This record gives sequence, structure tokens and C-alpha cells, in this order.
Amino acid sequence: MNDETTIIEHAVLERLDHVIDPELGRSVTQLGMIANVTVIPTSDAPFPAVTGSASPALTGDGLNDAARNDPGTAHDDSEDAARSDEYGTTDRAYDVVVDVELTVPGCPLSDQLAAQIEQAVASYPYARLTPRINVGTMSDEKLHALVSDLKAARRENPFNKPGTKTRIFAIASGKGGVGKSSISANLAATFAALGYDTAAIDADIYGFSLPRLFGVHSQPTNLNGMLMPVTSWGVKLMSIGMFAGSDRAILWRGPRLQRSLEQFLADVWWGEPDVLILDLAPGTGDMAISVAQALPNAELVVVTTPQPSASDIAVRSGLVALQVPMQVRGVVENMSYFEHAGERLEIFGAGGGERVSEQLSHALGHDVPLLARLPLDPRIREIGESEGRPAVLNEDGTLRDDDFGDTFVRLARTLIDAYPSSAADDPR
Ligand SMILES: Nc1ncnc2c1ncn2[C@@H]1O[C@H](COP(=O)(O)OP(=O)(O)OP(=O)(O)O)[C@@H](O)[C@H]1O
Repeated sequence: MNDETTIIEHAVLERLDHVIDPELGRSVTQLGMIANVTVIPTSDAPFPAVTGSASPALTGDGLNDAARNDPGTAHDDSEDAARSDEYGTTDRAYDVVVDVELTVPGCPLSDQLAAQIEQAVASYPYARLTPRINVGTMSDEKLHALVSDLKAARRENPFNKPGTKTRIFAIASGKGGVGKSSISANLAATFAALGYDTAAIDADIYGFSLPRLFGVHSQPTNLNGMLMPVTSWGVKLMSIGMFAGSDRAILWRGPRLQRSLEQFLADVWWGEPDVLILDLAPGTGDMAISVAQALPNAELVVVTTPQPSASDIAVRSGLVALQVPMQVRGVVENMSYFEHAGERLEIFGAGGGERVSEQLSHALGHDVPLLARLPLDPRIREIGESEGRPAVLNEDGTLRDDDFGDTFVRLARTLIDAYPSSAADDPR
């Protein structure tokens, strides 16, 4: 190996530092996924070049100008320029063989990663580099070490650590069928579309809905016992429903379903999302207590429909905050009205959201506002359940530019922009 190939090899490795594994959120070099980089002069290229010749890269008409300007391959060009001055490399051509080791064989994101690595290699501006990517799989030993590292890193940054940046919104309802899952899915999709790194957990173990609402049919990747959430519509998702029917579900879950939330938190690689949405099981039961224990920072949002039969029990789901350290952020009234010929018909009556808001404010001693009222709209069911897309999104994943979209954007911003009113002086 001559000096120049060594320099290019280092430059390629530096560029690969900027290639981020989409699932693990770390660079492929940091994860040990680059087993080897070999730089070989291409046989039919002019070699060696005349040292000190004018460099096309430096005069602005060089190779890969577009790639140089790509922020994804941001790099300290002054160092490269010095190298180019020294070696005059711009008319040289090399094959760059990159041996990539994936964490699991047949990783669904391997094509995406390979393309990013190719782009990073080809973006080197001072020589013509032809990437040759060999994709393999990590040895069990290496994978074991990587997963141990990740687990250690995760322990340093759990969701319940004071000062964690992740805001956790737990969506609760007194009874089933009021739209808690639909609201969880649409709220998560809204946060993601607004640019927040967003995760969602289906904590409704027996009545899971999120896979269907997000059109997820795949299973999470299992990295030696650590699971990667499945990303859909920009949201990192985890649900027991992704395992239904598989042997792995039974093995992983065991008989202790009530401890599922802790397992979702402990066994899944979440990184550090800005927002975590929890779709709780209906009722006032064990799951809310589990959430409060595992995630004391969680903020509860209570969903109700307008009729008293729903709102009375919704109040009880909020009163759980009297027993456990959990902040109740507000109330969302769903199926509030149906718009027909310009008129708002209150099919399920009126006032449920306000009643829940007033009663919880009174009982908890701080303001529990009515945050939003959502219409009864058949598209919520049709798009969510049949098409596997949260109805707040257009087909291209952008937010709907109408009342429905605006309501969710306002709800998301209200939740994220303000901290719970009583958090600062809550002695718990
Ligand atoms: N605003 C709405 N307009 C029309 N249909 C809605 C609306 N909100 C929810 N739905 C539909 O109502 C049904 C129940 O909604 P969803 O599953 O979200 O409720 P849930 O409270 O999570 O119920 P469960 O806890 O039983 O899963 C679904 O078919 C859903 O598509």
C-alpha cells in the first residue's frame, strides 16, 4: 500500500463516520459495521498522475461536486485540499472495496445502507473512487459485544432519567371504542410529520391497534435479544400485535403480560426520541400504574366521547393520578360532532369533554384543560383501518391541510410547548 492509498482509505473512513444506521441511529463505523476498506488503483486509469497538476476539484469543475455539496457527507475539506496539493490526486482512479458487516443477515435496510456507503465513498473529491461494497454479517461474538455496548449506553439514558429529553404522552380512556388508539396514532404521526423524532408503544396488550393503523405487517428485527422498533409513517413503533401468531411472541412475552410495558422499554432499542406516545389499555387498571412506575415523567391525556356514559368513566381514568405520580395534561373529546350540510350535528350529545376537564381540574387541584374536540368523520376509520395510514396524513406523508390536520397540529404543539402546570411544584 502506498501513502496515497492510505490517505484515501482514511478519508473514506472519515466519510463513513457520517453514514448513520437508520435503526440504531449511530454511524456504521462506530457500530463496527465496516470490517475493512481496501483502496486499489484501477488498472486502466492513468497512474501515477503528475504531482502538483491543477486540481479540478479545487478549480470548481472537479469530480463529484454535487456530492461535495451534499450535507449528508459534510466533511473537513481543508484537510483533503492539503492532501490534494501534496499528491495531485484528482485524475487518479481507485476501486474502493468496503466490507460491510450487517448486524443481522438479510437486514431489510441493507440496500439503503449500501447506497449511503457508496455515496459516501464516491463523494471523495480528489480522486475518482469506484465503490465496491461486499455485504456480510457480523460474527456472533462481535454482535454480542455490540449489543452489550448498546445496552450499556441505553442504561445511561433511560426514559425515566431526570432531565431526559423525551416527552412521554400516555393516551388513556375510561372505556374502549372512544377513539383512544386512533388519537394515539394520529398524534404520533403528527409529531413525526412536524419533525419530532417520535416513537409509539401499543400498551394496549389485548386490544392492540397500532400495527393496523400504521399498516405494519413486518416483525421487529431481533438483534441478539434487543428488538428494533418498526418505523412506519415516520414513527418508531412497537406492539405486541407485531408478534401475534409467532412463536417468538410467546417466548419473548412469557406469561407475564402485565409486565409488557417494562419489557417494551427494556428490550427495545429506542435511541432517545423527542416524543413517546403510549396507547394505554382502556380503564383505570394496572397498565396506568405500570406506566407511572416505569415512566414517572409520563403525561396523561384522557380521551372521552361527549355522552355521560363515557365521560363519567373517563374521569376515573384521570383520577389514577391521585394514586400515582403522573401528570394529567388534558382531555380530548372525540366524535364531538358530525358535519352535515354545513351544520354540526351532536350525535352523541354534548359536554363530555368539558365535564371531564372540570371534574379532573377540581379533583387534582390544577387546570386540566379540554385540549381538542374532534369530529366524527368516517375517513378516520376508512383511512386508518383500511389503508394503514393515520388519517391526519396525506398519501405522501405530509400533514393534511384542513381542520382535521390543524386540530392535531394544535394539539401536538400545545402538548409539547408547555410543561405540566403543576410539575414544577409537585412534591412527589
Ligand atoms: N372521530 C372518529 N370518527 C369516526 N370514527 C372514529 C373516530 N375515532 C375513532 N373512530 C373509529 O372508532 C372505532 C374505535 O376507535 P379506536 O379503536 O381508536 O378506539 P379505542 O378507544 O382505542 O378502542 P379500544 O380501546 O377498544 O381499542 C374504530 O373503528 C375507529 O376507526
